[in-house]
Amino acid sequence: MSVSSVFRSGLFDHKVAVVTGGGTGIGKAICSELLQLGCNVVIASRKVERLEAAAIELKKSIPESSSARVTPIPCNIRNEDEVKSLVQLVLKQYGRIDYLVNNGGGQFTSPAEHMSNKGWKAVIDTNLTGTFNCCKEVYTGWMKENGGVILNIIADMWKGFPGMAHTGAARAAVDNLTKTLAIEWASSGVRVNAIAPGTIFSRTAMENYKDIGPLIFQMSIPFSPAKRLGVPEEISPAVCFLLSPAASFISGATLRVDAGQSLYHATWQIPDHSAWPEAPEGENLNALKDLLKSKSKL
Ligand SMILES: CCCCCCCCC/C=C/C(=O)SCCNC(=O)CCNC(=O)[C@H](O)C(C)(C)COP(=O)(O)OP(=O)(O)OC[C@H]1O[C@@H](n2cnc3c(N)ncnc32)[C@H](O)[C@@H]1OP(=O)(O)O
Ligand SMILES: NC(=O)C1=CN([C@@H]2O[C@H](COP(=O)(O)OP(=O)(O)OC[C@H]3O[C@@H](n4cnc5c(N)ncnc54)[C@H](OP(=O)(O)O)[C@@H]3O)[C@@H](O)[C@H]2O)C=CC1
Repeated sequence: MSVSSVFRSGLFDHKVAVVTGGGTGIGKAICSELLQLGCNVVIASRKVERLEAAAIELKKSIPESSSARVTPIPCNIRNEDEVKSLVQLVLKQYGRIDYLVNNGGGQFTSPAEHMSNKGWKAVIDTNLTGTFNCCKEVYTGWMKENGGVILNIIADMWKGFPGMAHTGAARAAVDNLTKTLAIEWASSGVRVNAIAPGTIFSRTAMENYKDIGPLIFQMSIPFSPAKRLGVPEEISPAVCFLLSPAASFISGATLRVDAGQSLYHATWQIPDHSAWPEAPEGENLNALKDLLKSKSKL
Protein backbone atom coordinates (compact mmCIF):
# COMPACT_ATOMS: atom_id res chain seq x y z
CA MET A 1 0.00 0.00 0.00
CA SER A 2 1.35 3.44 -0.81
CA VAL A 3 2.07 5.66 2.17
CA SER A 4 0.38 8.52 0.35
CA SER A 5 -2.94 6.73 0.71
CA VAL A 6 -2.42 6.50 4.48
CA PHE A 7 -0.82 9.87 5.13
CA ARG A 8 -3.17 12.74 4.44
CA SER A 9 -2.68 14.43 1.11
CA GLY A 10 -0.90 17.74 1.70
CA LEU A 11 1.31 16.41 4.52
CA PHE A 12 4.36 17.77 2.68
CA ASP A 13 2.68 20.90 1.24
CA HIS A 14 5.19 23.64 0.33
CA LYS A 15 8.16 21.47 1.32
CA VAL A 16 11.02 20.84 -1.09
CA ALA A 17 12.80 17.53 -1.68
CA VAL A 18 15.93 16.91 -3.73
CA VAL A 19 16.01 13.30 -4.95
CA THR A 20 19.13 12.15 -6.81
CA GLY A 21 18.37 9.53 -9.43
CA GLY A 22 14.76 10.64 -9.07
CA GLY A 23 13.86 9.93 -12.71
CA THR A 24 14.07 6.14 -12.68
CA GLY A 25 13.30 3.04 -10.64
CA ILE A 26 13.27 3.52 -6.88
CA GLY A 27 13.87 7.28 -7.16
CA LYS A 28 10.88 7.75 -9.46
CA ALA A 29 8.58 5.86 -7.07
CA ILE A 30 9.80 8.06 -4.19
CA CYS A 31 9.15 11.23 -6.22
CA SER A 32 5.72 10.07 -7.26
CA GLU A 33 4.69 9.55 -3.62
CA LEU A 34 6.22 12.84 -2.49
CA LEU A 35 4.35 14.72 -5.22
CA GLN A 36 1.10 13.04 -4.22
CA LEU A 37 1.77 14.25 -0.67
CA GLY A 38 2.13 17.83 -1.89
CA CYS A 39 5.93 18.09 -1.85
CA ASN A 40 7.85 20.01 -4.49
CA VAL A 41 10.43 17.66 -5.97
CA VAL A 42 13.75 18.28 -7.71
CA ILE A 43 15.08 15.28 -9.60
CA ALA A 44 18.81 15.27 -10.30
CA SER A 45 20.89 12.87 -12.39
CA ARG A 46 23.20 12.73 -15.39
CA LYS A 47 21.14 11.74 -18.46
CA VAL A 48 19.31 14.92 -19.39
CA GLU A 49 16.78 13.52 -21.86
CA ARG A 50 15.70 10.73 -19.50
CA LEU A 51 15.49 13.22 -16.63
CA GLU A 52 13.26 15.61 -18.59
CA ALA A 53 10.99 12.80 -19.82
CA ALA A 54 10.63 11.57 -16.23
CA ALA A 55 9.68 15.06 -15.03
CA ILE A 56 6.87 15.20 -17.60
CA GLU A 57 5.64 11.77 -16.50
CA LEU A 58 5.93 12.59 -12.79
CA LYS A 59 3.76 15.70 -13.25
CA LYS A 60 0.85 13.30 -13.67
CA SER A 61 1.28 12.28 -9.99
CA ILE A 62 0.41 15.80 -8.80
CA PRO A 63 -3.19 16.09 -7.55
CA GLU A 64 -5.19 18.79 -9.35
CA SER A 65 -5.69 20.65 -6.07
CA SER A 66 -1.95 20.74 -5.35
CA SER A 67 0.53 23.48 -6.22
CA ALA A 68 3.46 21.03 -6.05
CA ARG A 69 5.99 21.16 -8.86
CA VAL A 70 8.65 18.84 -10.23
CA THR A 71 11.91 20.22 -11.61
CA PRO A 72 14.63 18.29 -13.44
CA ILE A 73 18.19 19.52 -12.87
CA PRO A 74 21.08 17.68 -14.54
CA CYS A 75 23.82 16.80 -12.06
CA ASN A 76 26.59 14.26 -11.75
CA ILE A 77 26.87 13.74 -7.99
CA ARG A 78 30.50 12.67 -8.43
CA ASN A 79 31.36 16.25 -9.42
CA GLU A 80 31.53 18.61 -6.43
CA ASP A 81 31.01 21.74 -8.56
CA GLU A 82 27.89 20.27 -10.18
CA VAL A 83 26.49 19.44 -6.73
CA LYS A 84 27.23 22.98 -5.48
CA SER A 85 25.43 24.40 -8.50
CA LEU A 86 22.48 22.00 -8.00
CA VAL A 87 22.00 23.26 -4.44
CA GLN A 88 22.30 26.90 -5.50
CA LEU A 89 19.78 26.42 -8.32
CA VAL A 90 17.26 24.74 -6.00
CA LEU A 91 17.61 27.48 -3.39
CA LYS A 92 17.23 30.15 -6.08
CA GLN A 93 14.10 28.50 -7.48
CA TYR A 94 12.42 27.22 -4.30
CA GLY A 95 14.15 29.08 -1.42
CA ARG A 96 14.49 25.97 0.77
CA ILE A 97 15.52 22.29 0.87
CA ASP A 98 13.62 20.29 3.48
CA TYR A 99 14.57 16.79 2.32
CA LEU A 100 17.54 15.23 0.58
CA VAL A 101 17.19 11.67 -0.71
CA ASN A 102 20.55 10.25 -1.82
CA ASN A 103 19.24 7.58 -4.16
CA GLY A 104 21.43 8.09 -7.25
CA GLY A 105 24.02 5.35 -7.59
CA GLY A 106 24.85 1.91 -8.84
CA GLN A 107 27.60 -0.46 -9.85
CA PHE A 108 28.60 -3.30 -12.15
CA THR A 109 29.21 -6.95 -11.28
CA SER A 110 32.74 -8.30 -11.17
CA PRO A 111 34.82 -10.55 -8.95
CA ALA A 112 37.09 -8.27 -6.90
CA GLU A 113 40.25 -9.69 -8.49
CA HIS A 114 39.16 -8.48 -11.94
CA MET A 115 38.11 -4.95 -10.94
CA SER A 116 40.23 -2.23 -12.50
CA ASN A 117 41.28 0.71 -10.39
CA LYS A 118 39.15 2.95 -12.64
CA GLY A 119 36.08 0.77 -12.14
CA TRP A 120 36.60 0.66 -8.37
CA LYS A 121 36.95 4.44 -8.23
CA ALA A 122 33.87 5.00 -10.42
CA VAL A 123 31.71 3.07 -7.95
CA ILE A 124 33.25 4.56 -4.80
CA ASP A 125 33.04 8.07 -6.27
CA THR A 126 29.41 7.58 -7.20
CA ASN A 127 28.00 5.89 -4.12
CA LEU A 128 30.22 7.18 -1.31
CA THR A 129 31.74 10.46 -2.45
CA GLY A 130 28.61 11.43 -4.41
CA THR A 131 26.46 10.91 -1.33
CA PHE A 132 28.92 12.86 0.81
CA ASN A 133 29.00 15.74 -1.72
CA CYS A 134 25.21 16.04 -1.65
CA CYS A 135 24.96 15.81 2.15
CA LYS A 136 27.66 18.43 2.66
CA GLU A 137 26.34 20.97 0.14
CA VAL A 138 22.71 20.67 1.27
CA TYR A 139 23.78 20.97 4.92
CA THR A 140 26.10 23.96 4.52
CA GLY A 141 23.78 25.64 2.00
CA TRP A 142 20.51 25.24 3.90
CA MET A 143 19.99 22.61 6.60
CA LYS A 144 22.68 23.88 9.00
CA GLU A 145 20.56 26.97 9.71
CA ASN A 146 17.11 25.57 8.95
CA GLY A 147 17.06 21.86 9.77
CA GLY A 148 15.84 19.10 7.50
CA VAL A 149 15.94 15.37 6.84
CA ILE A 150 18.47 13.32 4.88
CA LEU A 151 17.76 9.78 3.69
CA ASN A 152 20.49 7.63 2.14
CA ILE A 153 19.65 4.60 0.00
CA ILE A 154 22.27 1.90 0.55
CA ALA A 155 22.09 -1.87 -0.16
CA ASP A 156 21.99 -5.37 1.32
CA MET A 157 25.72 -5.54 2.05
CA TRP A 158 25.43 -6.96 5.58
CA LYS A 159 27.15 -10.22 4.67
CA GLY A 160 29.71 -8.46 2.46
CA PHE A 161 28.77 -8.13 -1.21
CA PRO A 162 30.53 -10.92 -3.17
CA GLY A 163 30.46 -10.03 -6.87
CA MET A 164 30.11 -6.34 -6.07
CA ALA A 165 32.94 -5.61 -3.59
CA HIS A 166 33.13 -1.94 -4.57
CA THR A 167 29.50 -1.19 -3.85
CA GLY A 168 29.52 -3.26 -0.65
CA ALA A 169 32.41 -1.18 0.66
CA ALA A 170 30.82 2.10 -0.44
CA ARG A 171 27.37 1.31 1.03
CA ALA A 172 28.85 0.11 4.33
CA ALA A 173 30.70 3.42 4.43
CA VAL A 174 27.46 5.32 3.83
CA ASP A 175 25.80 3.33 6.64
CA ASN A 176 28.57 4.63 8.90
CA LEU A 177 28.41 8.15 7.43
CA THR A 178 24.69 8.17 8.24
CA LYS A 179 25.48 7.61 11.92
CA THR A 180 28.24 10.23 12.02
CA LEU A 181 26.15 12.92 10.37
CA ALA A 182 23.15 12.10 12.59
CA ILE A 183 25.30 13.08 15.57
CA GLU A 184 27.31 15.95 14.05
CA TRP A 185 24.21 17.64 12.62
CA ALA A 186 21.74 16.90 15.43
CA SER A 187 22.23 20.39 16.86
CA SER A 188 20.92 21.84 13.60
CA GLY A 189 17.74 19.77 13.89
CA VAL A 190 18.80 17.54 11.00
CA ARG A 191 17.79 13.88 11.06
CA VAL A 192 19.87 11.47 8.95
CA ASN A 193 18.73 7.90 8.22
CA ALA A 194 19.31 5.18 5.63
CA ILE A 195 17.30 2.47 3.92
CA ALA A 196 18.91 -0.77 2.76
CA PRO A 197 16.69 -2.31 0.06
CA GLY A 198 16.71 -5.99 -0.87
CA THR A 199 16.71 -6.87 -4.56
CA ILE A 200 14.29 -4.48 -6.21
CA PHE A 201 13.19 -4.96 -9.79
CA SER A 202 12.76 -2.14 -12.24
CA ARG A 203 13.42 -2.06 -15.96
CA THR A 204 16.17 0.54 -15.59
CA ALA A 205 17.92 -1.34 -12.79
CA MET A 206 17.90 -4.51 -14.91
CA GLU A 207 19.10 -2.75 -18.07
CA ASN A 208 22.16 -1.41 -16.24
CA TYR A 209 23.56 -4.96 -16.29
CA LYS A 210 23.04 -5.31 -20.06
CA ASP A 211 22.77 -8.95 -21.22
CA ILE A 212 23.12 -10.49 -17.75
CA GLY A 213 20.48 -8.21 -16.19
CA PRO A 214 17.52 -10.60 -16.60
CA LEU A 215 19.61 -13.47 -15.20
CA ILE A 216 20.81 -11.49 -12.16
CA PHE A 217 17.29 -10.51 -11.17
CA GLN A 218 15.74 -13.92 -11.90
CA MET A 219 18.43 -15.82 -10.04
CA SER A 220 17.92 -13.58 -6.99
CA ILE A 221 14.33 -14.76 -6.43
CA PRO A 222 15.11 -17.95 -4.44
CA PHE A 223 17.37 -15.94 -2.13
CA SER A 224 14.48 -13.84 -0.88
CA PRO A 225 12.35 -15.18 1.99
CA ALA A 226 9.47 -13.61 0.05
CA LYS A 227 10.31 -15.82 -2.97
CA ARG A 228 9.79 -12.81 -5.18
CA LEU A 229 11.60 -9.57 -5.96
CA GLY A 230 10.59 -6.26 -4.48
CA VAL A 231 9.45 -3.31 -6.59
CA PRO A 232 10.27 0.39 -6.12
CA GLU A 233 6.77 1.03 -4.77
CA GLU A 234 7.76 -1.10 -1.76
CA ILE A 235 10.70 1.20 -0.94
CA SER A 236 9.03 4.58 -1.39
CA PRO A 237 6.57 4.24 1.54
CA ALA A 238 9.46 3.64 3.95
CA VAL A 239 11.31 6.64 2.54
CA CYS A 240 8.27 8.90 2.96
CA PHE A 241 7.79 7.64 6.51
CA LEU A 242 11.40 8.39 7.49
CA LEU A 243 11.18 11.86 5.93
CA SER A 244 7.88 12.62 7.63
CA PRO A 245 7.11 14.02 11.08
CA ALA A 246 5.95 10.48 11.99
CA ALA A 247 9.67 9.66 12.26
CA SER A 248 10.56 12.76 14.29
CA PHE A 249 12.51 10.73 16.90
CA ILE A 250 14.39 8.50 14.42
CA SER A 251 17.93 9.43 13.44
CA GLY A 252 21.14 7.52 12.70
CA ALA A 253 19.11 4.42 11.83
CA THR A 254 19.29 2.12 8.82
CA LEU A 255 16.03 0.38 7.97
CA ARG A 256 16.32 -2.85 5.98
CA VAL A 257 13.45 -3.05 3.51
CA ASP A 258 14.26 -6.49 2.16
CA ALA A 259 11.63 -9.05 3.29
CA GLY A 260 14.36 -10.56 5.50
CA GLN A 261 16.75 -11.15 2.57
CA SER A 262 19.75 -9.98 4.60
CA LEU A 263 19.05 -12.69 7.20
CA TYR A 264 18.88 -15.46 4.62
CA HIS A 265 21.25 -17.14 2.11
CA ALA A 266 24.07 -15.37 0.30
CA THR A 267 23.98 -15.71 -3.51
CA TRP A 268 27.72 -16.35 -3.94
CA GLN A 269 28.54 -20.06 -4.40
CA ILE A 270 31.80 -21.28 -2.85
CA PRO A 271 33.10 -24.25 -4.86
CA ASP A 272 34.23 -27.37 -2.95
CA HIS A 273 37.94 -27.09 -2.24
CA SER A 274 40.73 -28.34 -0.01
CA ALA A 275 42.67 -25.08 0.11
CA TRP A 276 41.77 -24.16 3.69
CA PRO A 277 44.56 -24.46 6.33
CA GLU A 278 44.38 -27.71 8.35
CA ALA A 279 42.82 -27.55 11.84
CA PRO A 280 45.34 -27.93 14.70
CA GLU A 281 46.31 -31.48 15.73
CA GLY A 282 44.75 -32.84 18.92
CA GLU A 283 41.93 -34.87 20.38
CA ASN A 284 39.19 -32.76 18.79
CA LEU A 285 40.62 -33.09 15.29
CA ASN A 286 41.03 -36.84 15.83
CA ALA A 287 37.40 -37.13 16.94
CA LEU A 288 36.31 -35.12 13.93
CA LYS A 289 38.29 -37.40 11.59
CA ASP A 290 36.66 -40.44 13.21
CA LEU A 291 33.25 -38.88 12.67
CA LEU A 292 33.96 -38.19 9.01
CA LYS A 293 35.36 -41.74 8.51
CA SER A 294 32.26 -43.29 10.08
CA LYS A 295 30.05 -41.02 7.99
CA SER A 296 31.78 -42.13 4.78
CA LYS A 297 31.02 -45.79 5.72
CA LEU A 298 27.28 -45.07 5.83
C1 LIG B 1 27.08 -11.24 -8.99
C2 LIG B 1 26.35 -10.84 -7.75
C3 LIG B 1 24.87 -10.63 -7.95
C4 LIG B 1 24.17 -10.49 -6.66
C5 LIG B 1 22.71 -10.14 -6.78
C6 LIG B 1 22.53 -8.80 -7.36
C7 LIG B 1 21.35 -8.09 -6.87
C8 LIG B 1 21.15 -6.84 -7.66
C9 LIG B 1 20.92 -5.70 -6.78
C10 LIG B 1 20.84 -4.48 -7.58
C11 LIG B 1 21.36 -3.39 -7.15
C12 LIG B 1 21.30 -2.13 -7.89
O1 LIG B 1 21.88 -1.22 -7.44
S1 LIG B 1 20.41 -1.96 -9.35
C13 LIG B 1 20.74 -0.34 -9.91
C14 LIG B 1 21.66 -0.36 -11.03
N1 LIG B 1 21.81 0.98 -11.61
C15 LIG B 1 23.00 1.50 -11.82
O2 LIG B 1 24.03 0.89 -11.53
C16 LIG B 1 23.01 2.84 -12.50
C17 LIG B 1 24.30 3.61 -12.39
N2 LIG B 1 25.48 2.84 -12.75
C18 LIG B 1 26.47 3.33 -13.51
O3 LIG B 1 26.43 4.42 -14.02
C19 LIG B 1 27.69 2.45 -13.71
O4 LIG B 1 27.37 1.12 -13.35
C20 LIG B 1 28.92 2.98 -12.92
C21 LIG B 1 30.07 1.96 -13.07
C22 LIG B 1 28.62 3.16 -11.44
C23 LIG B 1 29.41 4.30 -13.50
O5 LIG B 1 29.64 4.16 -14.88
P1 LIG B 1 30.33 5.34 -15.73
O6 LIG B 1 30.35 4.88 -17.14
O7 LIG B 1 29.68 6.63 -15.44
O8 LIG B 1 31.75 5.44 -15.09
P2 LIG B 1 33.18 5.82 -15.69
O9 LIG B 1 33.78 6.84 -14.80
O10 LIG B 1 33.09 6.11 -17.14
O11 LIG B 1 34.02 4.48 -15.44
C24 LIG B 1 33.53 3.34 -15.88
C25 LIG B 1 34.59 2.27 -15.53
O12 LIG B 1 33.97 1.31 -14.67
C26 LIG B 1 34.35 0.02 -15.07
N3 LIG B 1 33.19 -0.70 -15.52
C27 LIG B 1 31.98 -0.21 -15.81
N4 LIG B 1 31.13 -1.17 -16.18
C28 LIG B 1 31.82 -2.34 -16.10
C29 LIG B 1 31.51 -3.72 -16.33
N5 LIG B 1 30.28 -4.08 -16.70
N6 LIG B 1 32.48 -4.61 -16.12
C30 LIG B 1 33.70 -4.25 -15.72
N7 LIG B 1 34.06 -2.98 -15.50
C31 LIG B 1 33.14 -2.02 -15.68
C32 LIG B 1 35.40 0.18 -16.17
O13 LIG B 1 36.68 0.27 -15.59
C33 LIG B 1 35.02 1.51 -16.77
O14 LIG B 1 36.06 2.15 -17.42
P3 LIG B 1 36.42 1.84 -18.96
O15 LIG B 1 36.93 0.46 -18.99
O16 LIG B 1 37.44 2.87 -19.33
O17 LIG B 1 35.12 2.03 -19.72
N1 LIG C 1 17.41 -2.24 -7.55
C1 LIG C 1 17.97 -2.84 -6.51
O1 LIG C 1 17.86 -4.06 -6.32
C2 LIG C 1 18.74 -2.05 -5.53
C3 LIG C 1 19.10 -0.74 -5.77
N2 LIG C 1 19.85 -0.07 -4.85
C4 LIG C 1 20.25 1.30 -5.08
O2 LIG C 1 19.10 2.11 -5.17
C5 LIG C 1 19.39 3.26 -5.97
C6 LIG C 1 18.37 3.38 -7.09
O3 LIG C 1 18.54 2.25 -7.94
P1 LIG C 1 17.41 1.69 -8.92
O4 LIG C 1 16.28 2.62 -8.96
O5 LIG C 1 17.17 0.30 -8.57
O6 LIG C 1 18.20 1.67 -10.30
P2 LIG C 1 18.29 2.74 -11.48
O7 LIG C 1 19.42 2.29 -12.32
O8 LIG C 1 16.95 2.91 -12.09
O9 LIG C 1 18.63 4.10 -10.76
C7 LIG C 1 19.91 4.63 -10.59
C8 LIG C 1 19.75 6.12 -10.69
O10 LIG C 1 20.95 6.76 -10.23
C9 LIG C 1 21.27 7.78 -11.14
N3 LIG C 1 22.71 7.99 -11.07
C10 LIG C 1 23.68 7.07 -11.26
N4 LIG C 1 24.89 7.63 -11.18
C11 LIG C 1 24.70 8.94 -10.94
C12 LIG C 1 25.56 10.05 -10.79
N5 LIG C 1 26.89 9.93 -10.87
N6 LIG C 1 25.02 11.28 -10.57
C13 LIG C 1 23.67 11.43 -10.50
N7 LIG C 1 22.80 10.42 -10.63
C14 LIG C 1 23.31 9.18 -10.86
C15 LIG C 1 20.80 7.28 -12.50
O11 LIG C 1 20.55 8.32 -13.41
P3 LIG C 1 21.62 8.76 -14.55
O12 LIG C 1 22.17 7.51 -15.14
O13 LIG C 1 20.84 9.60 -15.47
O14 LIG C 1 22.67 9.55 -13.83
C16 LIG C 1 19.52 6.59 -12.11
O15 LIG C 1 18.44 7.50 -12.13
C17 LIG C 1 20.81 3.06 -6.47
O16 LIG C 1 21.72 3.69 -5.61
C18 LIG C 1 20.94 1.56 -6.40
O17 LIG C 1 22.27 1.14 -6.44
C19 LIG C 1 20.23 -0.64 -3.67
C20 LIG C 1 19.89 -1.92 -3.39
C21 LIG C 1 19.15 -2.74 -4.32
